[in-house]
Amino acid sequence: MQQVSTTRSFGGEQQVWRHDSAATGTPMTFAIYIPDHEAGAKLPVLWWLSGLTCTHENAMTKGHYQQACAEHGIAFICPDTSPRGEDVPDDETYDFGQGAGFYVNATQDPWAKHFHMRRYVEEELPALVAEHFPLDMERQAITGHSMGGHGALTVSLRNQGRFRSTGAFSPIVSPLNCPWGEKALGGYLGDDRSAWREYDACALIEEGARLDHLRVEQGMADDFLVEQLKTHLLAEACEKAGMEADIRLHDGYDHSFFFISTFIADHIAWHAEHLKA
Ligand SMILES: N[C@@H](CCC(=O)N[C@@H](CSC=O)C(=O)NCC(=O)O)C(=O)O
Repeated sequence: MQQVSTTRSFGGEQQVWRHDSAATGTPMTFAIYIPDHEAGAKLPVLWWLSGLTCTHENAMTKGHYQQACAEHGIAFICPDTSPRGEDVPDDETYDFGQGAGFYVNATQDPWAKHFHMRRYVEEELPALVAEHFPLDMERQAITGHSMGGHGALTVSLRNQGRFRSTGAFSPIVSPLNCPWGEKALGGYLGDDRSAWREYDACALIEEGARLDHLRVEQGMADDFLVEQLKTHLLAEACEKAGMEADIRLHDGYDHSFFFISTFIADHIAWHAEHLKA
């Protein structure tokens, strides 16, 4: 692993690291915020999965999570959203290819060679950070934004018990039922829609997966709400399954980091309650 940068912020270190990934077959970059802590202490972890067009950097520079993480003594990790590089296939649109990995293991050419973001965020990166940083992997939580909200929900639903709490800002709740999801899952996984179900939060809940503590933050002035995000489908799936979900609708807020940064401290405080319980 190679350290790219370390920057002091709110009584902690905001760091960026690069490493060679076996999952993607490329170098990968991630950001990690580590609050100051007592020697020998191990910190609870909050994962942040980012949205379309993002790298590790968007949440780090615009998410405003550092102060709340320092206050609660929580490490915060932002992986990149896809493999990158000249040898990595890409697409000219913003919602497919590099910057749009959708947290799946692609099975279709030419994507299958590098686009294994599920394996990367579920297996490889957790093992790597557990080895190199002072983290308590028994106390993990996960959240994310938009495509990353879809990632947070589906990673947690497939790995029940790993995360003490699961959150999402403006998540894509059912890729099976929106243009972003149909394009990405069709491209990465092929035409057989039954293979998409393990990447669809509503389908996973329908099939029996459950989360103990779920909170969603959704802006009501979000231009993507009606066509892409469809928050009501998650509310309906949870209600049908008898699963509690705190779906918070925020009047006047859009899809941007202005929304995320407004509510991130409150969102982190909620995760902290569960991480410290
Ligand atoms: N730029 C695109 C829209 C892309 C966009 O809004 N990306 C969001 C995530 S959307 C779902 O995953 C984002 O976080 N962008 C990065 C940022 O720093 O704001 C377009 O051309 O419409």
